[in-house]
Amino acid sequence: MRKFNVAIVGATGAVGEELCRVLKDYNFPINKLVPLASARSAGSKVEFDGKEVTVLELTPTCFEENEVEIAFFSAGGSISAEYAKYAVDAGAVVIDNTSHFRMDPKTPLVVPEVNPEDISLWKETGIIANPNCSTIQMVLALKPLDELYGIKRVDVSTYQAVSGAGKTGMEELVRQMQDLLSFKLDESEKKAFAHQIVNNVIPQIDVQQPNDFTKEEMKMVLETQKILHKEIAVAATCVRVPVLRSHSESITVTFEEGTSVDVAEVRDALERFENVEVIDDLANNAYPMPIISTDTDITYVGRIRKDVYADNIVHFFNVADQVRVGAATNAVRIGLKWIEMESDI
Ligand SMILES: NC(=O)C1=CN([C@@H]2O[C@H](COP(=O)(O)OP(=O)(O)OC[C@H]3O[C@@H](n4cnc5c(N)ncnc54)[C@H](OP(=O)(O)O)[C@@H]3O)[C@@H](O)[C@H]2O)C=CC1
Ligand SMILES: N[C@@H](CC(=O)OP(=O)(O)O)C(=O)O
Repeated sequence: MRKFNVAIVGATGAVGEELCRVLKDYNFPINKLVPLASARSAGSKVEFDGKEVTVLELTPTCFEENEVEIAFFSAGGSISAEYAKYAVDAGAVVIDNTSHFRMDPKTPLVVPEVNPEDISLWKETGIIANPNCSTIQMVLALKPLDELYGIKRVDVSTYQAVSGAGKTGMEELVRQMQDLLSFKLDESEKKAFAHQIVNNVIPQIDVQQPNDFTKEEMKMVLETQKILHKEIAVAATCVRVPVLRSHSESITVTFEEGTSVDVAEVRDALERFENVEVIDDLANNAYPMPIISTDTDITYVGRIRKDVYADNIVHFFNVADQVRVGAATNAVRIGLKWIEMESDI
């Protein structure tokens, strides 16, 4: 099998470090790994396949100099906006974890289990976008249900882990946990979140939009429609919670008029979908929780119940490790599918 020179832009971050692990877990065909970050981290080491690899500085010429063929970007939208073109010009396909290209009509937005066929559009820009983490774990549950009955509307509330805000978010929660226990919580030491996150929940992720939803909430609306190729109505409320890792979502799905939800059919459709598992035994206290999904590549669904008032509505709860399923693993799965589809290159 052909092997590729693979770059990770943002290799020292939460997603970048996970990418190093996932690439190894999935036996990604790598000839040479090229970890890239800012000048701050150049010269430091990341671990890949039990070895330390030196981090290089991201520059306009680094892709050409290292003959990069596949470039995973996870260093923030502004870095992708500035540097993705250099990778593409050097002949690489870019798999971008940031939000920068997601809604560009020429750039495919892909969850491989849901819309793998869209990968074939990559040649237009040389870039394949990885969706928002909360969107990925939601559409993984929505796709089989849309195929089952046809979805009309989705109402979702998220419970998002602090690692969604990168390493700084995790450090902030851990520091505040320690400070809380030693009675010296310092309000001035906030970097990742606008309010204290320990012992609190914050009903705001990202900035306000003109319609009073936040940017994170509108990503869940627009990206879901683009991935499912359908104008499903989506209303999201995104909330930060003091959990280190794995996002949770409470989801209400309204199906087309005339649908009569059969919970056994819903459970069966979810169970049969790739990389989705059902944990749903309330009598025995079994349901999805962040501690179950962390460090896995599965989206867990449970608490499945039919609405008390309307025949065409179902409610459920899901969890997934958003650094893996919502970022690194989805990107690696895109890369593997891309290799499979372009195997003649
Ligand atoms: N965390 C998550 O759950 C998810 C994150 N994402 C997206 O992935 C991206 C990375 O997120 P995350 O890993 O959490 O963030 P982190 O803050 O943990 O890491 C950021 C990374 O970007 C690098 N970086 C920052 N500035 C520059 C620069 N000027 N030039 C080169 N590299 C730079 C950092 O390198 P250095 O060490 O040099 O500072 C570091 O490697 C973001 O766009 C985020 O939106 C997407 C889905 C989920
Ligand atoms: N905003 C998400 C993580 C993220 O980075 O999202 P995006 O890739 O859409 O910017 C969170 O905080 O949990």
